[in-house]
Formats: sequence, structure tokens, C-alpha cells
Amino acid sequence: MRRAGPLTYRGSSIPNTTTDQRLLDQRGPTDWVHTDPWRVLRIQSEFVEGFGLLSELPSAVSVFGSARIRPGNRYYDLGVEMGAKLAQAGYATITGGGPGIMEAANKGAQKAGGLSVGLGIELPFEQTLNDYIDMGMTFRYFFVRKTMFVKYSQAFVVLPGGFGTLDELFESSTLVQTNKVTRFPIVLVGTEFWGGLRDWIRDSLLENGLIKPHDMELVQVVDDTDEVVDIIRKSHLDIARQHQESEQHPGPEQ
Ligand SMILES: C/C(=C\CNc1ncnc2c1ncn2[C@@H]1O[C@H](COP(=O)(O)O)[C@@H](O)[C@H]1O)CO
Repeated sequence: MRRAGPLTYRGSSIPNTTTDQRLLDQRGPTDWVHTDPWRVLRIQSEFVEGFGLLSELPSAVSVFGSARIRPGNRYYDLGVEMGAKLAQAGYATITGGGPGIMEAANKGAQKAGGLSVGLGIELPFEQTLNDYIDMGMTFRYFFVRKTMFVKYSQAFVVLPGGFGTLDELFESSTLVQTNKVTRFPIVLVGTEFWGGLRDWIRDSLLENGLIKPHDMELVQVVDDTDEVVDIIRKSHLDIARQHQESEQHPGPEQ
């Protein structure tokens, strides 16, 4: 009789090698490493690692913005200030873990004694997480990383940036617009930078009936980092109040 894990073999059914021998003695073909079923497992493991790292994170805010802005630029300083204000208000700061505004927000958060998180992305060129990160992970897949930003933050704050930043802004706006996430403030910081986009959304999208009038409220544009924190706090309090009310007056079981 031979046991192989949960399996039992007897007589001529007993294999002449063990599972461990088959695993360890030979490599076999390798082309499966480049197939989609194998990638699915890698994607799964990325979700597992991400959820494992972030599931016990305190209240947090994702801060997005340019990878190209350097120290000395006024928007870099704005990023540092934003991270610090979020830390002082008790929020962890999550960024894309890279240079520029991401580094600035992480720096501000860390220096103000807050929790600074970086969710980096593997890129075709070598890049490490910036130096101001307390907890970090580098993702292979953009879409897995994006899930983490939304799942583990209470709000998105968007500073000036290029295509990457716009992608993050419009993806989050679509998630709120389609009710995939609810009660999720998206705040653009810098009216001089973002004002033109807001006007274009109103004059082109709203004017042509491509969005509804209330969609204009999905994204707020402000200058003052204290105002950003107020918007986030207020939304947080509204959510807490609604939770309390639904506990006191529970609806029908679902
Ligand atoms: C281009 C340079 C570095 C790129 N490194 C990045 N690291 C991490 N995250 C990134 C990077 N580039 C883009 N992102 C994500 O998009 C947003 C910034 O993109 P933008 O096009 O610069 O606006 C940012 O929020 C990240 O999540 C130069 O060294």
C-alpha cells in the first residue's frame, strides 16, 4: 500500500515514483511559464500579496500625480504639504511609490509621522520604490495595483500630472459614476492646472449630453490642502452616520 497525500494506492496501482520525486528530479518542458493559465496564477498571487499587505491599513487616501516633477517645483512642494496634512488628520497616504509627486506625498506623510505606503509598478526600465515609504509592494500588473488603490483608500487626491495621472483620475471617476464605488471623494488640487479640464468637461461633455449634470459633482477642484482634508473628513463622517442609521433601522435581510 502507498499513500500519496490524501490518495491511497494498492498492488499494481502503486506508482514507481513519489510525488516529491516527480517534482524534484526533473524540470520537464518550460513553455507553460509563458502561457495565460500560468499568468492567472501569478495574477492571483499578486492579489493575495496585496490584500495581505494592505488589509489592516488604517483609513487611507491615495494621492496621484506626475512622476516627472522634481524637488524645487511648486507642485512637488504641494505634494509634500498634502502628505503632511493627511498624516496630521490621521490618514495614511498611498501613492504609486515612484518619483515626482508620489515621492513628495510619501515624504510629507512620513516626515509628519504618518503611515506612508507605496504601490509601485514594474516598468520596462529599472526603478525602485522612493525613499519615503514605510510599507510597499511592486506590482507586475497595472489592474491589480489599481484595485488596491480603490479598495484600501477612502478618497483620491489628484495633483498635477500627465497621462498616468489622467488615467487614474478618469478610472476612478468612472467607478464612482457607475456606482461601482460609492461615496468616494475625488479631489483635484490646483485650480490653475485643473481648471481648463473642468471647463472642457462642462463645455464639451455636459454640453453634448455625454454626462449628466450631477456628474459634474463627482470631481471637486480646490487649491487649499486643508480644504481637501475637510472634504475627505466630511465624507467619512457622512458614511459613519449612514452606517449608524442603517444599524439602528436595518432594512430587509438581503
Ligand atoms: C516616467 C518616470 C518614472 C515612472 N515611474 C512610475 N512609477 C510609479 N508609478 C508611476 C510611474 N509613472 C506613472 N505612474 C503612475 O501614473 C501616475 C503618474 O503618471 P504621469 O504620466 O507622470 O502623470 C502616478 O500617480 C502613478 O500611479 C520618470 O522617472
